[in-house]
Amino acid sequence: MQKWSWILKWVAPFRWRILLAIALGFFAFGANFGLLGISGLLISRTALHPSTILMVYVPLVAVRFFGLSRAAFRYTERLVSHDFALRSLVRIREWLFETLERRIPFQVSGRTFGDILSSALHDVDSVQFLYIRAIAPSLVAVFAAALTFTVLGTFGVSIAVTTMIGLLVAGLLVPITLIRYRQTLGRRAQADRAKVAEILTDSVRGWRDIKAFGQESAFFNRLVHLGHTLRETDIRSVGSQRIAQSAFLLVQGLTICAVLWELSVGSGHVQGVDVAMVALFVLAAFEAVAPSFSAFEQTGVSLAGVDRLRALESFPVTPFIPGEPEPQSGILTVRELSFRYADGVSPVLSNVSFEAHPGKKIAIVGQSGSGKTTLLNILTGLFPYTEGSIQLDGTELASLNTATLRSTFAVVSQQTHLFRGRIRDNIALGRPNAPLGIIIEAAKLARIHQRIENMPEGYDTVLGERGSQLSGGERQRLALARVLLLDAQFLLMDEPTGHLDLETEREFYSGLFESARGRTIILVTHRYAVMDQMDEIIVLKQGCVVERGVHADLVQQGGWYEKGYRQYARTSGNQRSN
Ligand SMILES: Nc1ncnc2c1ncn2[C@@H]1O[C@H](COP(=O)(O)OP(=O)(O)OP(=O)(O)O)[C@@H](O)[C@H]1O
Repeated sequence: MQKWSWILKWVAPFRWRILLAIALGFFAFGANFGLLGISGLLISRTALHPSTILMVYVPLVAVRFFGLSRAAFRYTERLVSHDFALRSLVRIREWLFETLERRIPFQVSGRTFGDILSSALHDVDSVQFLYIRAIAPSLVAVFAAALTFTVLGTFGVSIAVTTMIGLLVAGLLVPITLIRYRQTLGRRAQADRAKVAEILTDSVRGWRDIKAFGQESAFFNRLVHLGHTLRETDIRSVGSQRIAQSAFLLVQGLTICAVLWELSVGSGHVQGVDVAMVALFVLAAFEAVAPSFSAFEQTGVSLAGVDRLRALESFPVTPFIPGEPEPQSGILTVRELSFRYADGVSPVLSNVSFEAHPGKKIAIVGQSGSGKTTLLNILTGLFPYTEGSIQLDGTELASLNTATLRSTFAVVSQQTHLFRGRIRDNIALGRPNAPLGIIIEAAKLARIHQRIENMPEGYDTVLGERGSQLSGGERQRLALARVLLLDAQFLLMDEPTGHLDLETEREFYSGLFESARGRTIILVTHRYAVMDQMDEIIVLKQGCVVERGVHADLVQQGGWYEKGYRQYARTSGNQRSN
């Protein structure tokens, strides 16, 4: 029931258009019904060679009226219903965008964001078709059945009842039986299609590794095998649709035969000249239930889609507090911070405390999965925290408005995304109206200015997909220019040099430290290249702070940090000597 109220929420503002579309659909059916029936009457009367034209004059006019109005009603009905469906589609898409935007980044049952997004877009489209293919035709069918019963009832109740039975069998029994069968096939096909999508995504993302390990034919064969299975399922599915159509025609034919038989045994009060008209009325009545098969099928697909869409609302929300940005330049105090992604799961952070003073450089290190990125995400307000406190100059972070948070904390993430477009627009992502002079200033600080100047069109050079013409180091320096442009007090860095060589990494950090004077840097990393320049290093293990201090002290302690550092020094020594 909640599902339907969710659907009604989107269609309610268009109720008058919906009523109009249903009325037009009903009139279109009525015109076809009248056209066929009255045509039968006209042919019969003409065959009897009427003595005067007046005998056929009224049916002639009626046929002309129904013939012309049928097309007009059908056209207008399609126009109104598609107009309404597209308007509601816009609203549902807006809702989808807001819902997802407020819930990034999330990770639910291993599903990735791309996976959720593509299935959600498909589901939104299927909700749109729910009205056009299911709700409207079903309502029109109900009114059409009432009209059929009333008209045929005037020729005899048994004729009307027989026709109703035929309509119920063709419009309910046949489609429900076949839908059940097709649902089983559909589930199988859906699972196979998901596997195909998985293999394709894997192949595109991992083509280098597939080639390097000589696995092309293995991937290809799996795809071919799934393709065969899918083809078989599709053939069965299409075959069952043909059976449904044949069954529909059979029921229609049998109903007409049954009505003709009733007329021949004298049931009802029909004159000989009206027999063709009654038979054609019965034939026309089936037009109302012809869409029932696709209506049932669409209802199943759309309701499953509605379930998935509504489930998006249960994902955790990134808080949004409205307001103007207020400049912050103070001390960040994290006290006893604990965090878990969902109730009942183990905490990712437990009792983490530290202080960050203006101009200080803090490194957060620890093994993979120890909660470093989570901590940065909490600081930027992406995940709401409930245990412990985070204060900026004594004000709780959770009570700062979102604009202040965004202007106070700037982030360089592990993998910066560069958008297709001009370099200057990519740098000015957080300040779209920034003048070119300021953009250049930020690029100089990030030591990427010269490289940009050397490009064919300088700052107007259009970057390809994900900045493909730039190296990893250049992309990260562009990302640095992006955050330096924001003038934020805190620079949060999540493994910004993950895939840079030692030399480029050092170059990146010297650019960063020089340009970020006076700002606070919180650096999450697995690498130890600039640890000796950090004011404090915090070591996390399974969400807990296990060691803290400066580099020189930590290497003396002989703990986790010291082990990691020795290992790093060995590897980087090897790299240098290579
Ligand atoms: N959005 C999420 N939803 C649920 N669990 C998550 C989410 N993000 C991370 N986790 C889990 O929280 C734990 C800490 O992850 P986090 O990314 O913070 O670790 P990390 O120390 O940054 O790891 P790495 O060094 O590998 O980047 C991991 O077990 C991870 O699986």
